[in-house]
Amino acid sequence: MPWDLVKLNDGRSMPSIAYGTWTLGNGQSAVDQVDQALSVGFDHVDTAQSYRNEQEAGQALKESGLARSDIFVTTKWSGQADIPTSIRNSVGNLGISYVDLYLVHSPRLAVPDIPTTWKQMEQVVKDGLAKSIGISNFNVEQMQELLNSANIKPVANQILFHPYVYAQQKPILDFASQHGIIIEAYSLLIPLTHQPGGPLDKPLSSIASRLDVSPDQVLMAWAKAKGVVVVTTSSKESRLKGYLAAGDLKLTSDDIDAIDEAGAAGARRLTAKTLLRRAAGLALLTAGALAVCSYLGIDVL
Ligand SMILES: NC(=O)c1ccc[n+]([C@@H]2O[C@H](COP(=O)([O-])OP(=O)(O)OC[C@H]3O[C@@H](n4cnc5c(N)ncnc54)[C@H](O)[C@@H]3O)[C@@H](O)[C@H]2O)c1
Ligand SMILES: OCCc1c[nH]c2ccccc12
Repeated sequence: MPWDLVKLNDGRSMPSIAYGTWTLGNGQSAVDQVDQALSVGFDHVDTAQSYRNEQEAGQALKESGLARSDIFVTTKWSGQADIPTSIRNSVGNLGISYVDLYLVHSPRLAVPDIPTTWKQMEQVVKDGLAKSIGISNFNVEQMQELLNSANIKPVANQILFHPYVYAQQKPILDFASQHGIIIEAYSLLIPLTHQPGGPLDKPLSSIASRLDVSPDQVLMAWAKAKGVVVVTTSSKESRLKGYLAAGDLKLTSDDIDAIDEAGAAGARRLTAKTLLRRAAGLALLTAGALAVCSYLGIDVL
Protein backbone atom coordinates (compact mmCIF):
# COMPACT_ATOMS: atom_id res chain seq x y z
CA MET A 1 0.00 0.00 0.00
CA PRO A 2 1.80 3.16 -1.16
CA TRP A 3 0.04 5.78 0.99
CA ASP A 4 -0.66 4.10 4.33
CA LEU A 5 -3.45 4.85 6.75
CA VAL A 6 -2.40 7.13 9.61
CA LYS A 7 -3.62 6.47 13.12
CA LEU A 8 -5.54 9.35 14.70
CA ASN A 9 -5.45 10.24 18.41
CA ASP A 10 -9.09 9.13 18.81
CA GLY A 11 -8.35 5.59 17.64
CA ARG A 12 -9.64 6.04 14.10
CA SER A 13 -7.54 5.97 10.88
CA MET A 14 -7.22 8.33 7.92
CA PRO A 15 -5.84 7.71 4.39
CA SER A 16 -2.62 9.73 4.09
CA ILE A 17 -3.44 11.36 0.73
CA ALA A 18 -6.64 13.25 0.00
CA TYR A 19 -8.28 14.64 -3.12
CA GLY A 20 -9.34 18.27 -2.59
CA THR A 21 -12.36 19.94 -4.21
CA TRP A 22 -11.60 23.64 -3.62
CA THR A 23 -10.97 24.56 -7.25
CA LEU A 24 -13.50 22.25 -8.95
CA GLY A 25 -16.34 24.73 -9.14
CA ASN A 26 -19.71 23.03 -9.26
CA GLY A 27 -22.14 21.26 -11.56
CA GLN A 28 -21.51 18.15 -13.63
CA SER A 29 -17.83 18.88 -14.26
CA ALA A 30 -17.18 18.86 -10.49
CA VAL A 31 -19.03 15.51 -10.19
CA ASP A 32 -16.94 14.13 -13.08
CA GLN A 33 -13.67 15.24 -11.49
CA VAL A 34 -14.45 13.64 -8.13
CA ASP A 35 -15.61 10.51 -10.03
CA GLN A 36 -12.26 10.44 -11.79
CA ALA A 37 -10.30 10.81 -8.53
CA LEU A 38 -12.25 7.96 -6.91
CA SER A 39 -11.83 5.72 -9.92
CA VAL A 40 -8.04 6.16 -10.01
CA GLY A 41 -7.94 5.11 -6.35
CA PHE A 42 -8.32 8.14 -4.07
CA ASP A 43 -10.34 7.13 -0.99
CA HIS A 44 -10.17 10.41 0.94
CA VAL A 45 -12.12 13.46 -0.27
CA ASP A 46 -11.45 16.89 1.23
CA THR A 47 -14.20 19.44 0.75
CA ALA A 48 -15.63 22.43 2.66
CA GLN A 49 -18.84 24.36 3.18
CA SER A 50 -17.27 27.31 1.36
CA TYR A 51 -16.21 25.27 -1.72
CA ARG A 52 -19.89 25.03 -2.70
CA ASN A 53 -19.52 21.55 -4.18
CA GLU A 54 -20.35 19.21 -1.31
CA GLN A 55 -23.44 18.09 -3.24
CA GLU A 56 -21.33 17.26 -6.31
CA ALA A 57 -18.81 15.37 -4.15
CA GLY A 58 -21.70 13.48 -2.57
CA GLN A 59 -23.13 12.54 -5.96
CA ALA A 60 -19.74 11.18 -7.06
CA LEU A 61 -19.41 9.19 -3.82
CA LYS A 62 -22.81 7.64 -4.45
CA GLU A 63 -22.02 6.89 -8.11
CA SER A 64 -18.69 5.27 -7.20
CA GLY A 65 -20.53 2.40 -5.52
CA LEU A 66 -17.88 2.42 -2.77
CA ALA A 67 -19.07 1.31 0.67
CA ARG A 68 -19.34 4.22 3.12
CA SER A 69 -16.70 2.57 5.32
CA ASP A 70 -14.22 2.46 2.40
CA ILE A 71 -14.18 6.21 1.88
CA PHE A 72 -12.95 8.95 4.20
CA VAL A 73 -14.87 12.23 3.88
CA THR A 74 -13.58 15.49 5.30
CA THR A 75 -15.52 18.72 5.23
CA LYS A 76 -15.00 22.04 6.98
CA TRP A 77 -17.07 24.58 8.85
CA SER A 78 -16.38 27.80 6.93
CA GLY A 79 -18.67 30.09 8.93
CA GLN A 80 -21.63 30.38 6.52
CA ALA A 81 -23.99 29.44 9.40
CA ASP A 82 -23.52 28.30 12.99
CA ILE A 83 -21.80 24.96 13.56
CA PRO A 84 -24.90 22.84 14.39
CA THR A 85 -26.73 24.15 11.29
CA SER A 86 -23.63 23.91 9.06
CA ILE A 87 -22.79 20.28 9.84
CA ARG A 88 -26.40 19.23 9.25
CA ASN A 89 -26.38 21.04 5.89
CA SER A 90 -23.02 19.49 4.97
CA VAL A 91 -23.98 15.86 5.66
CA GLY A 92 -27.27 16.53 3.85
CA ASN A 93 -25.43 17.96 0.83
CA LEU A 94 -23.02 15.04 0.84
CA GLY A 95 -25.90 12.56 1.13
CA ILE A 96 -24.30 10.69 4.04
CA SER A 97 -25.20 10.35 7.70
CA TYR A 98 -21.81 11.38 9.09
CA VAL A 99 -18.47 12.83 7.94
CA ASP A 100 -15.23 11.18 8.97
CA LEU A 101 -13.58 14.49 9.80
CA TYR A 102 -15.03 17.94 10.44
CA LEU A 103 -12.58 20.87 10.54
CA VAL A 104 -12.81 24.47 11.72
CA HIS A 105 -11.64 26.04 8.45
CA SER A 106 -9.84 28.97 10.06
CA PRO A 107 -9.20 30.31 13.58
CA ARG A 108 -10.63 33.62 12.34
CA LEU A 109 -14.07 31.97 12.39
CA ALA A 110 -13.80 31.20 16.10
CA VAL A 111 -16.15 33.90 17.41
CA PRO A 112 -16.44 34.87 20.23
CA ASP A 113 -13.43 32.65 21.00
CA ILE A 114 -11.73 29.32 20.34
CA PRO A 115 -13.03 27.46 23.47
CA THR A 116 -16.67 28.33 22.67
CA THR A 117 -16.28 27.25 19.06
CA TRP A 118 -14.56 24.01 20.05
CA LYS A 119 -17.41 23.11 22.49
CA GLN A 120 -19.78 23.19 19.49
CA MET A 121 -17.38 21.03 17.48
CA GLU A 122 -17.35 18.48 20.34
CA GLN A 123 -21.15 18.43 20.28
CA VAL A 124 -21.02 17.42 16.58
CA VAL A 125 -19.17 14.23 17.61
CA LYS A 126 -21.65 13.57 20.44
CA ASP A 127 -24.50 13.97 17.91
CA GLY A 128 -22.88 11.35 15.65
CA LEU A 129 -22.51 13.77 12.71
CA ALA A 130 -18.68 13.62 12.61
CA LYS A 131 -16.48 10.73 13.72
CA SER A 132 -13.46 12.98 14.29
CA ILE A 133 -12.93 16.74 14.60
CA GLY A 134 -10.00 18.96 13.80
CA ILE A 135 -8.77 22.40 12.80
CA SER A 136 -7.20 24.19 9.89
CA ASN A 137 -4.81 27.15 9.67
CA PHE A 138 -4.25 27.23 13.46
CA ASN A 139 -0.87 28.42 14.78
CA VAL A 140 0.81 27.16 17.96
CA GLU A 141 -0.81 29.75 20.26
CA GLN A 142 -4.26 28.98 18.84
CA MET A 143 -3.71 25.21 19.22
CA GLN A 144 -2.58 25.74 22.82
CA GLU A 145 -5.65 27.87 23.59
CA LEU A 146 -7.88 25.14 22.17
CA LEU A 147 -6.14 22.34 24.11
CA ASN A 148 -6.43 24.29 27.39
CA SER A 149 -10.20 23.71 27.44
CA ALA A 150 -10.72 20.74 25.08
CA ASN A 151 -12.42 17.54 26.16
CA ILE A 152 -11.86 16.03 22.71
CA LYS A 153 -8.47 16.78 21.14
CA PRO A 154 -8.37 17.80 17.46
CA VAL A 155 -7.08 14.86 15.41
CA ALA A 156 -5.56 17.05 12.69
CA ASN A 157 -4.51 20.57 11.74
CA GLN A 158 -4.64 21.24 7.98
CA ILE A 159 -2.08 23.90 7.08
CA LEU A 160 -0.11 25.45 4.24
CA PHE A 161 2.94 23.25 3.81
CA HIS A 162 5.68 23.21 1.18
CA PRO A 163 9.48 23.53 1.24
CA TYR A 164 9.47 27.35 1.04
CA VAL A 165 7.40 27.54 4.26
CA TYR A 166 8.74 24.43 5.96
CA ALA A 167 10.99 26.27 8.44
CA GLN A 168 8.24 28.77 9.21
CA GLN A 169 5.67 26.00 9.84
CA LYS A 170 8.05 23.68 11.74
CA PRO A 171 6.96 24.93 15.23
CA ILE A 172 3.37 23.94 14.31
CA LEU A 173 4.58 20.48 13.24
CA ASP A 174 6.58 20.04 16.45
CA PHE A 175 3.72 21.18 18.69
CA ALA A 176 1.23 18.96 16.81
CA SER A 177 3.52 15.97 17.10
CA GLN A 178 3.93 16.51 20.89
CA HIS A 179 0.13 16.42 21.22
CA GLY A 180 -0.61 13.57 18.81
CA ILE A 181 -2.19 15.87 16.23
CA ILE A 182 -1.68 14.94 12.55
CA ILE A 183 -0.61 17.67 10.13
CA GLU A 184 -2.40 17.77 6.79
CA ALA A 185 -0.50 19.65 4.07
CA TYR A 186 -2.30 21.79 1.53
CA SER A 187 -0.76 23.67 -1.41
CA LEU A 188 2.30 21.42 -1.30
CA LEU A 189 2.88 22.03 -5.02
CA ILE A 190 3.09 25.85 -4.77
CA PRO A 191 6.83 25.76 -5.65
CA LEU A 192 5.74 24.39 -9.06
CA THR A 193 2.39 26.12 -9.56
CA HIS A 194 3.02 29.63 -8.19
CA GLN A 195 6.72 30.03 -7.44
CA PRO A 196 8.68 28.43 -10.27
CA GLY A 197 12.13 29.85 -10.94
CA GLY A 198 13.23 29.54 -7.32
CA PRO A 199 16.06 27.58 -5.67
CA LEU A 200 13.95 24.39 -5.55
CA ASP A 201 13.78 24.01 -9.33
CA LYS A 202 17.26 22.49 -9.60
CA PRO A 203 17.14 19.84 -6.85
CA LEU A 204 13.56 18.88 -7.74
CA SER A 205 14.36 18.33 -11.40
CA SER A 206 17.63 16.52 -10.73
CA ILE A 207 16.02 14.14 -8.18
CA ALA A 208 13.04 13.68 -10.54
CA SER A 209 15.35 12.77 -13.50
CA ARG A 210 17.36 10.34 -11.38
CA LEU A 211 14.20 8.55 -10.22
CA ASP A 212 12.46 8.92 -13.59
CA VAL A 213 9.46 10.69 -12.04
CA SER A 214 8.04 14.23 -12.13
CA PRO A 215 8.88 17.09 -9.71
CA ASP A 216 5.38 17.03 -8.19
CA GLN A 217 5.98 13.39 -7.27
CA VAL A 218 9.25 14.35 -5.60
CA LEU A 219 7.42 16.97 -3.51
CA MET A 220 4.83 14.35 -2.54
CA ALA A 221 7.58 11.94 -1.44
CA TRP A 222 9.27 14.78 0.51
CA ALA A 223 5.99 15.56 2.33
CA LYS A 224 5.47 11.87 3.09
CA ALA A 225 8.97 11.73 4.55
CA LYS A 226 8.05 14.66 6.83
CA GLY A 227 5.14 12.60 8.19
CA VAL A 228 2.30 14.78 6.93
CA VAL A 229 -0.93 13.83 5.17
CA VAL A 230 -1.12 15.35 1.67
CA VAL A 231 -4.22 17.18 0.40
CA THR A 232 -3.89 17.79 -3.32
CA THR A 233 -5.86 17.92 -6.55
CA SER A 234 -5.75 17.81 -10.34
CA SER A 235 -8.18 17.63 -13.21
CA LYS A 236 -5.72 15.40 -15.11
CA GLU A 237 -6.02 11.65 -14.64
CA SER A 238 -2.31 11.13 -15.35
CA ARG A 239 -1.33 13.58 -12.60
CA LEU A 240 -3.68 11.93 -10.12
CA LYS A 241 -2.14 8.54 -10.90
CA GLY A 242 1.31 10.08 -10.47
CA TYR A 243 0.39 11.46 -7.02
CA LEU A 244 -0.74 8.00 -5.89
CA ALA A 245 2.35 6.33 -7.35
CA ALA A 246 4.56 8.81 -5.46
CA GLY A 247 3.65 6.96 -2.27
CA ASP A 248 6.15 4.28 -3.35
CA LEU A 249 9.07 6.69 -3.96
CA LYS A 250 12.04 6.48 -1.65
CA LEU A 251 14.09 9.67 -1.26
CA THR A 252 17.56 9.49 0.28
CA SER A 253 18.43 11.64 3.28
CA ASP A 254 20.63 13.68 0.90
CA ASP A 255 17.58 14.30 -1.32
CA ILE A 256 15.58 15.49 1.68
CA ASP A 257 18.45 17.71 2.89
CA ALA A 258 18.79 19.23 -0.60
CA ILE A 259 15.06 20.05 -0.70
CA ASP A 260 15.13 21.47 2.85
CA GLU A 261 18.14 23.67 2.01
CA ALA A 262 16.65 24.95 -1.24
CA GLY A 263 13.38 25.60 0.59
CA ALA A 264 15.18 27.66 3.24
CA ALA A 265 17.10 29.59 0.56
CA GLY A 266 13.81 30.35 -1.21
CA ALA A 267 12.26 31.55 2.04
CA ARG A 268 15.22 33.95 2.58
CA ARG A 269 14.82 35.20 -0.99
CA LEU A 270 11.10 35.80 -0.46
CA THR A 271 11.78 37.67 2.80
CA ALA A 272 14.34 39.87 1.05
CA LYS A 273 11.89 40.50 -1.82
CA THR A 274 9.10 41.40 0.63
CA LEU A 275 11.37 43.81 2.53
CA LEU A 276 12.47 45.44 -0.73
CA ARG A 277 8.84 45.77 -1.87
CA ARG A 278 7.90 47.33 1.50
CA ALA A 279 10.85 49.74 1.35
CA ALA A 280 9.88 50.75 -2.21
CA GLY A 281 6.26 51.26 -1.06
CA LEU A 282 7.40 53.42 1.86
CA ALA A 283 9.68 55.48 -0.42
CA LEU A 284 6.79 56.07 -2.86
CA LEU A 285 4.48 57.05 -0.01
CA THR A 286 7.06 59.50 1.40
CA ALA A 287 7.68 61.02 -2.04
CA GLY A 288 3.92 61.43 -2.51
CA ALA A 289 3.51 63.06 0.90
CA LEU A 290 6.43 65.42 0.20
CA ALA A 291 4.93 66.38 -3.17
CA VAL A 292 1.55 67.13 -1.55
CA CYS A 293 3.25 69.20 1.20
CA SER A 294 5.25 71.12 -1.37
CA TYR A 295 2.09 71.75 -3.45
CA LEU A 296 0.32 73.04 -0.33
CA GLY A 297 3.34 75.19 0.55
CA ILE A 298 4.04 73.26 3.78
CA ASP A 299 7.72 73.32 4.67
CA VAL A 300 8.62 69.89 6.05
CA LEU A 301 12.42 69.91 5.75
N1 LIG B 1 -7.67 24.34 4.62
C1 LIG B 1 -7.37 25.31 3.78
O1 LIG B 1 -7.38 26.51 4.13
C2 LIG B 1 -6.99 24.95 2.38
C3 LIG B 1 -6.35 25.89 1.55
C4 LIG B 1 -5.98 25.49 0.27
C5 LIG B 1 -6.27 24.20 -0.17
N2 LIG B 1 -6.91 23.32 0.65
C6 LIG B 1 -7.25 21.95 0.20
O2 LIG B 1 -6.16 21.40 -0.49
C7 LIG B 1 -6.55 21.02 -1.82
C8 LIG B 1 -5.39 21.16 -2.76
O3 LIG B 1 -4.94 22.51 -2.77
P1 LIG B 1 -4.01 23.08 -3.90
O4 LIG B 1 -4.80 23.15 -5.18
O5 LIG B 1 -3.39 24.32 -3.40
O6 LIG B 1 -2.98 21.86 -4.04
P2 LIG B 1 -1.61 21.58 -4.72
O7 LIG B 1 -0.54 22.48 -4.21
O8 LIG B 1 -1.44 20.11 -4.54
O9 LIG B 1 -1.78 21.98 -6.26
C9 LIG B 1 -2.54 21.26 -7.16
C10 LIG B 1 -2.31 21.85 -8.55
O10 LIG B 1 -0.96 21.58 -8.95
C11 LIG B 1 -0.96 21.31 -10.34
N3 LIG B 1 0.27 20.55 -10.66
C12 LIG B 1 0.55 19.29 -10.34
N4 LIG B 1 1.76 18.92 -10.79
C13 LIG B 1 2.28 19.99 -11.41
C14 LIG B 1 3.51 20.23 -12.08
N5 LIG B 1 4.46 19.29 -12.17
N6 LIG B 1 3.71 21.47 -12.60
C15 LIG B 1 2.76 22.44 -12.50
N7 LIG B 1 1.56 22.26 -11.88
C16 LIG B 1 1.33 21.05 -11.32
C17 LIG B 1 -2.24 20.52 -10.53
O11 LIG B 1 -2.64 20.51 -11.86
C18 LIG B 1 -3.20 21.25 -9.60
O12 LIG B 1 -3.85 22.30 -10.29
C19 LIG B 1 -7.75 21.92 -2.11
O13 LIG B 1 -8.60 21.41 -3.12
C20 LIG B 1 -8.43 21.92 -0.77
O14 LIG B 1 -9.17 20.73 -0.59
C21 LIG B 1 -7.26 23.67 1.91
O1 LIG C 1 -9.56 26.08 1.78
C1 LIG C 1 -9.29 26.94 0.71
C2 LIG C 1 -9.28 28.38 1.10
C3 LIG C 1 -10.58 28.78 1.71
C4 LIG C 1 -11.79 28.81 1.08
N1 LIG C 1 -12.75 29.19 1.98
C5 LIG C 1 -12.15 29.43 3.19
C6 LIG C 1 -12.69 29.80 4.42
C7 LIG C 1 -11.84 29.93 5.50
C8 LIG C 1 -10.46 29.68 5.36
C9 LIG C 1 -9.91 29.30 4.14
C10 LIG C 1 -10.77 29.17 3.06
